[in-house]
Amino acid sequence: MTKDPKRFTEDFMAYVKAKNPGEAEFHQAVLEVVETLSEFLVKNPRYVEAKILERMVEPERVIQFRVPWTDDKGNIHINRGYRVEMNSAIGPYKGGLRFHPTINLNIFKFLAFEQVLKNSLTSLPMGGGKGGSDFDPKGKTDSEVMRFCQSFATELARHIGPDTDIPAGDIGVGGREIGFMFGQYKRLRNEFTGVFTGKGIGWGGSLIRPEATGYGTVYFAEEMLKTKKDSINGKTVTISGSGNVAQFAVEKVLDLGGKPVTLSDSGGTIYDPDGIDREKLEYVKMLKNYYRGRIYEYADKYNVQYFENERPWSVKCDVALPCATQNEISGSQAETLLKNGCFVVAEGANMPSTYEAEHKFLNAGILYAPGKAANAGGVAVSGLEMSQNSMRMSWTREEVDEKLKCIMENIHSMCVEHGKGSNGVVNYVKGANIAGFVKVADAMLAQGLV
Ligand SMILES: NC(=O)C1=CN([C@@H]2O[C@H](COP(=O)(O)OP(=O)(O)OC[C@H]3O[C@@H](n4cnc5c(N)ncnc54)[C@H](O)[C@@H]3O)[C@@H](O)[C@H]2O)C=CC1
Ligand SMILES: O=C(O)CCC(=O)C(=O)O
Repeated sequence: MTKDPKRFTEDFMAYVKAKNPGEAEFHQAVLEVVETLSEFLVKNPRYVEAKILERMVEPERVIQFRVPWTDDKGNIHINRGYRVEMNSAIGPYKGGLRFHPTINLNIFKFLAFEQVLKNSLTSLPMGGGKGGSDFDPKGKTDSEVMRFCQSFATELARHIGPDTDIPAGDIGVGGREIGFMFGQYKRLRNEFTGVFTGKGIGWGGSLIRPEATGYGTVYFAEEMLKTKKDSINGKTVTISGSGNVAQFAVEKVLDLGGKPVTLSDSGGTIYDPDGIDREKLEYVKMLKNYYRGRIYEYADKYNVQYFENERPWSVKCDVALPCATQNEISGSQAETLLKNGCFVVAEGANMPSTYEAEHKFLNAGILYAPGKAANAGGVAVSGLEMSQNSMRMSWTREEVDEKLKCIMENIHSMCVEHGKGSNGVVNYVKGANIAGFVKVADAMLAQGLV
């Protein structure tokens, strides 16, 4: 075994690329982890000798299935469904479902791999998984979405369960879709259990779950700022996306006295220099969650600028919260953010920074939090939803929010503990990867070669 961390990374990536050809996002997610872990691993050979990392990049199980459904006109459509059950060393598989036309197995493997380390960071007993479909909910009626979800859940039902695999939402999957899938699961199994999280409040959901990812990301940014005796208060904040995570990130930034100035969707970005206030946020929630409209409608309504096909990263800000999708900040966009004075980046989305962007942020020594740390609040409150379901009780909004805050503070402390360099600068990527890895790796060592 080589003692040279750089060589270790190169050898391991050659192995991963040979076994998983053409899976660019999966390679990227693994590279980020191996690069930051290699020094730790060569000093702790027990993990290397037991091939823990080789086992962690191999899903325990991959399920792929056909999802046939009919549209409102009676036309037949065939989509593809997936569930990647990545790692169950510390608990049942847990992670969201994504419905988006661009997905493929590579995307789900990257997301599931990230999820394993993220779930470990929450300190709750959850393994990692991810899944979804190439179904595009855009432009579909409620009844079409329902028929698709019922067909998807009919196959998925035989692979999941409240103690085996507990899916939740992600891009394109919110309360409406979870409802349709839960309903179908219940009908097939004749049991009412916590098999999905993100359920409605009246039927087993947890208060604060819808808010948790966005709130948690802002709590994490606030924790990072505290280390500089600073806060969100008075800061200009750029946010991408306009879905679940982005909406509640805006809400928490407002609560903490910051000024959110952008939102986006796959069509472009709106820039509101006066700030997206609570009334405008309510409009965005209605526009996106109820009317399922496009973000340019905000620009028309409030007479602000709309940058078609552009992302928010050229807008001057102190804090950037990417909350849309993977690789939405390129290297040159990261440079622009830094040049404009941005000194905090907290990732609400999963892997929104390209490899180049991430290294620009790290080299600049800014407060940069990777998604697996900053956006862990969503899955953490899913874990709390599971606990409440098992106990057949529910906590108040204040109780859940307080637990969420504690979990985000704890993740921040773990990142500092494992990521603080001799110069005092915290590498949150390294901290999150080491802290997340050790818990899973030790469980795998204890459970033998499985
Ligand atoms: N919902 C949750 O609890 C969690 C979500 N995440 C991550 O947060 C991100 C956003 O997810 P949600 O808000 O839940 O989904 P959502 O479906 O509610 O919203 C997604 C947003 O991203 C935008 N978007 C999607 N693809 C895009 C593209 N190619 N270019 C530009 N914009 C695009 C959409 O227009 C929409 O505004 C994803 O990366 C997801 O994996 C992470 C942790 C938990
Ligand atoms: O709440 C969950 O189980 C999953 C959330 C999720 O998909 C994520 O953290 O990326």
